[in-house]
Amino acid sequence: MNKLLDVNNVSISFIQYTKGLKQQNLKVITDLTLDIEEGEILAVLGSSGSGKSLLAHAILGILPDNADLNGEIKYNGNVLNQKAKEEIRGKEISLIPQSVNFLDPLMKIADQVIGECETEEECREKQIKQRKIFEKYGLSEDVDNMYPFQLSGGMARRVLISTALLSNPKLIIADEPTPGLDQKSVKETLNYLKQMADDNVGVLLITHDIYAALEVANRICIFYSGFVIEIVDTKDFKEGKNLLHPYTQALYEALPKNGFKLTKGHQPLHGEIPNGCPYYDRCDSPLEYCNEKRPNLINNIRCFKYNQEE
Ligand SMILES: Nc1ncnc2c1ncn2[C@@H]1O[C@H](COP(=O)(O)OP(=O)(O)OP(=O)(O)O)[C@@H](O)[C@H]1O
Ligand code: NI
Repeated sequence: MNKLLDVNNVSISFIQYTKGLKQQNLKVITDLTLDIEEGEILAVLGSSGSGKSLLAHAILGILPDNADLNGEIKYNGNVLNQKAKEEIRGKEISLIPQSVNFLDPLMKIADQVIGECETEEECREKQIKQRKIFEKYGLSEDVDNMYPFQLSGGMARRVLISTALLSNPKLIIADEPTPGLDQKSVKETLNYLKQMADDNVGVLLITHDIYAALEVANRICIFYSGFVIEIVDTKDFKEGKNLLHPYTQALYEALPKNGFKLTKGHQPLHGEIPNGCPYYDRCDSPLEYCNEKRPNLINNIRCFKYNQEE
């Protein structure tokens, strides 16, 4: 069976000009591989600045001009080039954006959610659908005529979710849908994602919130300095079972129920990533070549201790 989304060895870098107009290539995502099936929620868990939004933008074809994208992104078995991305974004693949600033402050809510229509009939159909989805998400008719500043944070989030659903997407990319929300709205938002998955939509949940990931995801893809270091089943993570990478284990031990055990050090930033394993500096038991050679992601784990491919 074809995967809904298949991301293979994707790297993203930026060309930057430093003093004296020297060109510098800043690699933000390296060799990223992941996949999503229909009806599955895959969480990409990574700290701030680790390249999560860029991954979303790469799939949608909205990277900034100075970004250089390599690797392969397939949707339903077909390679997505820029043209194909433009054709299916906002239709088969929808984004729930990270910031409510994606809403146009000067436009009434219903108008911007519905967007442009080619015929009056299309407009009417979209209006009916918009109202239906808004109703489902507890957005009353008053909301249609409001401006974004009149919405609470939770309402704005629900508007973004409704907008993403208007086109009946097969894949939803939710970029940090929970920060800034109160507990109740967080639960609500996560439940909406679950409902989407129950309707057989694939969901890529981008988050730095480990609890959000544990709450709804089927699998968690763990990001470290722009590398996927391990992909685990959520069930295993909850039970602390089969966690192979030392960073995954450290994340597990930092959970409150495990006593908040913190590890020393920080993730190397782009530009200071070593030639070998990105986790080398923090690893307790590296092998002798771990600081020289870079491990690949093999069988969902990027560590020489498990993949001794000399
Ligand atoms: N246009 C750009 N030019 C140069 N570097 C950029 C550009 N856009 C992003 N970056 C770099 O890419 C890195 C990753 O950005 P991204 O927004 O994907 O992070 P993120 O994981 O989504 O973080 P957050 O959790 O804060 O949303 C940033 O640290 C930034 O340095
Ligand atoms: Ni982001």
